[in-house]
Amino acid sequence: MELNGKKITLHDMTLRDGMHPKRHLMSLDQMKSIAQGLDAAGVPLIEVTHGDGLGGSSVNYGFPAHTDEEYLGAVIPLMKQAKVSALLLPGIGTVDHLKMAHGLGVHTIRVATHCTEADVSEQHITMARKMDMDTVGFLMMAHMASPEKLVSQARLMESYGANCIYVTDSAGYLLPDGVKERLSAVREALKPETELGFHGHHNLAMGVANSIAAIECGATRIDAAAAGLGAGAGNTPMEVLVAVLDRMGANTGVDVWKIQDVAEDLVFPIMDFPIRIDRDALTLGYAGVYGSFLLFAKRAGAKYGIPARDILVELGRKKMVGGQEDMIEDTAMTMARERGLKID
Ligand SMILES: C[C@H](O)CC(=O)C(=O)O
Ligand SMILES: [Mn+2]
Repeated sequence: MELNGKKITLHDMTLRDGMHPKRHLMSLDQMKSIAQGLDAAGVPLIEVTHGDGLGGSSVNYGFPAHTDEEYLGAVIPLMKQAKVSALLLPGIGTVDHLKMAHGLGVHTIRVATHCTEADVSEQHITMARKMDMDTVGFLMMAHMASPEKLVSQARLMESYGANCIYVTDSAGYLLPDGVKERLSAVREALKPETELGFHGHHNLAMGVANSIAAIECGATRIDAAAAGLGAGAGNTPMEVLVAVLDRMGANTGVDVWKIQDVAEDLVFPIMDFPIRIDRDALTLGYAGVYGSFLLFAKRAGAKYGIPARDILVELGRKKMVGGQEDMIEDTAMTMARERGLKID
């Protein structure tokens, strides 16, 4: 496919989805230097918050090194051209968090719900639009909904005022055909002026291919992270996507060499472990499990003597979704009991 100068907005996830493998412990200096590198490379939109969005700081999701206010307040004034976005999951983030983010200069708010629960996004989307923010509806775990179901949920978010709808492959489970079916159905159903976006995870090594499939079906915003720093095997690697889109003739505004240097010199060195498709990350994609469950399953596995992979397969079988993090330890404990292991 030749993209003939088509404008694609790349949205960086390094400083938000990348918070999951960092256990939300990025320092302000790390955030600032990576954000400045992304800005200088021409990335137009950068997401900054706790991995689980505004208000994510909690026993359930993990305590960050700094508050959302501190991260946003440190990054936003440094940006020369990039805009900053924040994620908000209703029930974790509140309308007060949204007002705080707006007050700090956040340009784009992404209101995220499980792919069948769009109705809980109404007050946050409505409020964001009232404040004249770029407002995105973000449908997570999209592999769990049929194209028809996604259409109905996307329509709801659009009716509340979202000007862009995302199909989010939180588990990195979708293959290009599954992406195409979903994106095409949603594109056809929404108003032509409503933008479409795609957020991929690389658990089955499909991040780039799925992003291209999404663009073929009308997506104009694509998420990616430098060096792939994100949950599971990471997000679509930004520097690879930029190179591929450049070869295809798209106009991303991102410099092919500068983004490579950000990935190599700034992001790779701060990884606590290499972000790669190891057996556990691969299992997330294979079994359709929420990406941010990975470290929870590893911790529970170590505590109860059960391989993380077995726990992940069980979470996939139970169709567990974001928000059920507290059930992971419970699942591991039950499996340990069933296997006759000693529980302290
Ligand atoms: C809260 C999640 O990390 C949002 C996301 O990036 C996804 O569902 O994928
Ligand atoms: Mn993600």
